[in-house]
Amino acid sequence: MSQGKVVLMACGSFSPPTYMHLRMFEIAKDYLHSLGLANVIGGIVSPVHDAYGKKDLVAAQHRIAMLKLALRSSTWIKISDWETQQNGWTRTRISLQYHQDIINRFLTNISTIDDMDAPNWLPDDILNVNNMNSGNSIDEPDNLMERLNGNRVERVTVKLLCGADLLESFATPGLWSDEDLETIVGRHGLVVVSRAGSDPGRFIYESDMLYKHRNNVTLVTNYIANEVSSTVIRRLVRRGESAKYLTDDAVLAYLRTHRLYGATSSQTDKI
Ligand SMILES: Nc1ncnc2c1ncn2[C@@H]1O[C@H](COP(=O)(O)OP(=O)(O)OP(=O)(O)O)[C@@H](O)[C@H]1O
Ligand SMILES: NC(=O)c1ccc[n+]([C@@H]2O[C@H](COP(=O)(O)O)[C@@H](O)[C@H]2O)c1
Ligand SMILES: [Zn+2]
Repeated sequence: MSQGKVVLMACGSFSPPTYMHLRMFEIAKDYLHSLGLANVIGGIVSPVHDAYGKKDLVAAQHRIAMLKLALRSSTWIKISDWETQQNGWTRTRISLQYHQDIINRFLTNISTIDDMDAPNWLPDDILNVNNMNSGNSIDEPDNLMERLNGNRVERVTVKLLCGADLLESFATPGLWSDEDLETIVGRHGLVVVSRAGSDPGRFIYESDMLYKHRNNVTLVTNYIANEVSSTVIRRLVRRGESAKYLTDDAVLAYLRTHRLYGATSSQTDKI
């Protein structure tokens, strides 16, 4: 992997968001930076469309509201509602490509787009093209560069950030097309965070496609593992038990107010 500019994009249900969804971004960014593998200039959470139809998937409006609460202190992780605004479910390849295209189009047309047109998920650094153009980007190979008023601007790659279980879902028959996987792994790249019960290194080794592109797959070991999942939070809420310290207090308050996942507003996350 080159040291190019990278935006990490996580797709999923986020029903509800947990602390691990957010930690995934921090762990991945630190890992890529500490090894000089990439310059992470932003993060995007892309919640899936309601039509995805997964069990306990509450309306996108609620999932987005909870993500906003969970991410209110983040300076670099943004939420994109683009997938949820489409007519139906969008394949991940299409979503990665869309976000990457918009970022790079914004970079190359900076002089003709005023700030009002910038989507709210656009990384802050993209808004300042001068920052983007600093350093040694002039030495990057041509395929990483685009031209801006005669100057070379480094293209941004949007990589898929996921947990090891999502990687392993690549092997579920009929779930992902070979062509999409080839594009996602070959052109965008994957950053995979370890998760209990998964062995991503072995999974990559046993897949010819992933093995071929292994230089574009970064495995990040989460040494501060936490078994929290949306399923766990939904279960606790349904049972009237405390989910405090597994996600942001404001997320818990929101799901109680809106009686999501079988919550009743009288329940409290005992303080
Ligand atoms: N504890 C975790 N460790 C590593 N990755 C995680 C963890 N929890 C979620 N992820 C990742 O977050 C992304 C979004 O996943 P998702 O919305 O399915 O969350 P979840 O907590 O697994 O929810 P659910 O229990 O409903 O499946 C996926 O890439 C998933 O692998
Ligand atoms: N073919 C595809 O592009 C494909 C297949 C299955 C899941 N996905 C995505 O992976 C994510 C999975 O989320 P969950 O882990 O919550 O089921 C969703 O964002 C979904 O859109 C994509
Ligand atoms: Zn999951």
